[in-house]
Amino acid sequence: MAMLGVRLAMGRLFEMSAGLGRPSRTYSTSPSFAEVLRLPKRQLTKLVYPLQELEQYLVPDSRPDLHLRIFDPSLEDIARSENFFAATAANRIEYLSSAVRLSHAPEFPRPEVCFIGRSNVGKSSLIKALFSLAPEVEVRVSKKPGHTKKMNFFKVGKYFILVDMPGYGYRAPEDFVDMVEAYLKERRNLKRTFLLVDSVVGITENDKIAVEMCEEFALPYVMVLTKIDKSSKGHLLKQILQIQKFVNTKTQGCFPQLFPVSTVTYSGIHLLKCFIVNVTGNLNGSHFR
Ligand SMILES: Nc1nc2c(ncn2[C@@H]2O[C@H](COP(=O)(O)OP(=O)(O)OP(=O)(O)O)[C@@H](O)[C@H]2O)c(=O)[nH]1
Ligand SMILES: [Mg+2]
Repeated sequence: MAMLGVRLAMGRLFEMSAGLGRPSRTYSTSPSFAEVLRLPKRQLTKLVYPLQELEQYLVPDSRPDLHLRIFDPSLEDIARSENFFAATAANRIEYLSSAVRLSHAPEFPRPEVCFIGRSNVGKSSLIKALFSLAPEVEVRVSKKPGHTKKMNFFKVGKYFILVDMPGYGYRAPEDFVDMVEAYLKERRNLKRTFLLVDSVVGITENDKIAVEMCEEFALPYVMVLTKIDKSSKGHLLKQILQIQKFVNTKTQGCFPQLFPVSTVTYSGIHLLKCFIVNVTGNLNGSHFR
């Protein structure tokens, strides 16, 4: 698709409205990983490797559709990754700045990852959950869609940056297209884009436009399925299989493994932290050994 097509598509992302999410509570602290390691095996699997737990409910024939273990770190790797997200005097985790255009983005030469998705999908909540071991960092979430209006940059120690983006769809900021398109296309230190999809709703037309844009810009991106606490196991499994099929058949640049998460139960959050540490080139370094 030509660049003009992408711009039009992005415009549609801005115009189209997304469904409203129900208000719900998010916890400000997650279980520490030492506590997690003491859980009975089944509970631990559900919390740390949610796809693996769901796998047992699949009929054998559908298994080839699910790429469950491409990124399959050990509990030791996950425990080590937790340290990157724990604020200490030596590892400062802080809000850096906000920007409405790329030229205002902070010049901080570190690997960066960003979180995109429709308004209300749970981007800010996810960042807040990732920062549960840095509770002094303020990440604003709201049950009203369209809450985040700027690109918000957060520094994680001297290792990497997380960027919370405004949502597309309902109540997106007016300059959404210019802001986000330019960022995604030109941000040189952007290592991975996390495209959040609501696991209750599945992939919407807006999400398909965002996928098209990621493909067009040849971005390495990853699909994160949010709010998995809200569905029954059966519904969640059905959605995951459908989304997996979409990723397998309609995308090139999307990482084939899905990352289901809940910021209420913290399911999938530890694994996602480890993945971020990995894609920013920090998992095999000498830090926190
Ligand atoms: N049940 C449940 N609710 C969630 C979860 N994650 C987010 N929410 C709720 O979804 C609503 C929207 O969350 P936000 O994190 O503000 O969404 P956002 O994607 O940042 O939205 P915008 O900034 O408007 O683009 C809030 O009411 C959250 O409490 C989750 O994992 N489970
Ligand atoms: Mg937000």
